[in-house]
Amino acid sequence: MSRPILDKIVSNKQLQKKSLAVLLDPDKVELNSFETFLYACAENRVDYFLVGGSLITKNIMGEMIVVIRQKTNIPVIIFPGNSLHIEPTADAILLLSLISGRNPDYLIGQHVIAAPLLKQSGLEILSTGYMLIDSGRQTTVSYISNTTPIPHDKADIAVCTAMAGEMLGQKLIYLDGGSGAMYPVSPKMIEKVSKNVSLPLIVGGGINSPEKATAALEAGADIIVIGNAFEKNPALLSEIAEAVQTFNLSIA
Ligand SMILES: CC(C)=CCC/C(C)=C/CC/C(C)=C/CC/C(C)=C/COP(=O)(O)OP(=O)(O)O
Ligand SMILES: O=P(O)(O)OC[C@@H](O)CO
Ligand SMILES: [Mg+2]
Repeated sequence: MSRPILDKIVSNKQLQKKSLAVLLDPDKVELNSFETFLYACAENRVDYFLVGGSLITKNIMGEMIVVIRQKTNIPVIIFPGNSLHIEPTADAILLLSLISGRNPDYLIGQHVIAAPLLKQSGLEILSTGYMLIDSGRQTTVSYISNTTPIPHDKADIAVCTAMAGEMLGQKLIYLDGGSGAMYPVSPKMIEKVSKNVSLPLIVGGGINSPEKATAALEAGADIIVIGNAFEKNPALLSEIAEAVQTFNLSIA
């Protein structure tokens, strides 16, 4: 089975090339300003769009993807909160197993429900060990999933969880402080996890400045995900994209 997106992520990791993913929340997208933002993403060489949310009340993922395809060539990856969040017109889906939690529904239950639809969808499946890290306050995802995040300063728990995810056959690890996190996953935790697993590492939650983006990349994140910061201030996009490109030039 072809898996172009995963292959690209793995080869970028081998080349030490970092990527920027923009989280588009269907409930927060303003269709008026959406097109302008999409052009800015293309101009600033955004690598991926993640589309999704813990709780989605508007059924507009399909429409959003039509507009994204008209304005950009950036791949679209669904970032689902549950088994209802499947949109076959995307390129891929992060099939998250919430391995930091102990809620069987988010470890395997939703996946059993979704499996036949996912198979029919033709979406590229990106099997992802999804880890929530405490970030100063309860986030939507920890509330909705009814799981306790890994304590912010317990890097060893994060390392062992990521190692177990890798041994269980996950293809990516996602360290998430949760959308709108008060502070991002610590560079120390990112560094320890990246040294102990060889899977590509996605890091998100609370990255809202070029400095925090660079700190995550230096610590070993392969893909950084940013949502809230761009919703609040779209002008930050060029600054953070520049930080990613500067990092990539520094290792080229
Ligand atoms: C089987 C399928 C199709 C999916 C698996 C679903 C699982 C296990 C999800 C893990 C738990 C979860 C609820 C993840 C949601 C992650 C996500 C899309 C976060 C985006 O941020 P929000 O949590 O929506 O933050 P805001 O409060 O800022 O909107
Ligand atoms: O919205 P922010 O805080 O950038 O978080 C992005 C993403 O990692 C959330 O799941
Ligand atoms: Mg949301």
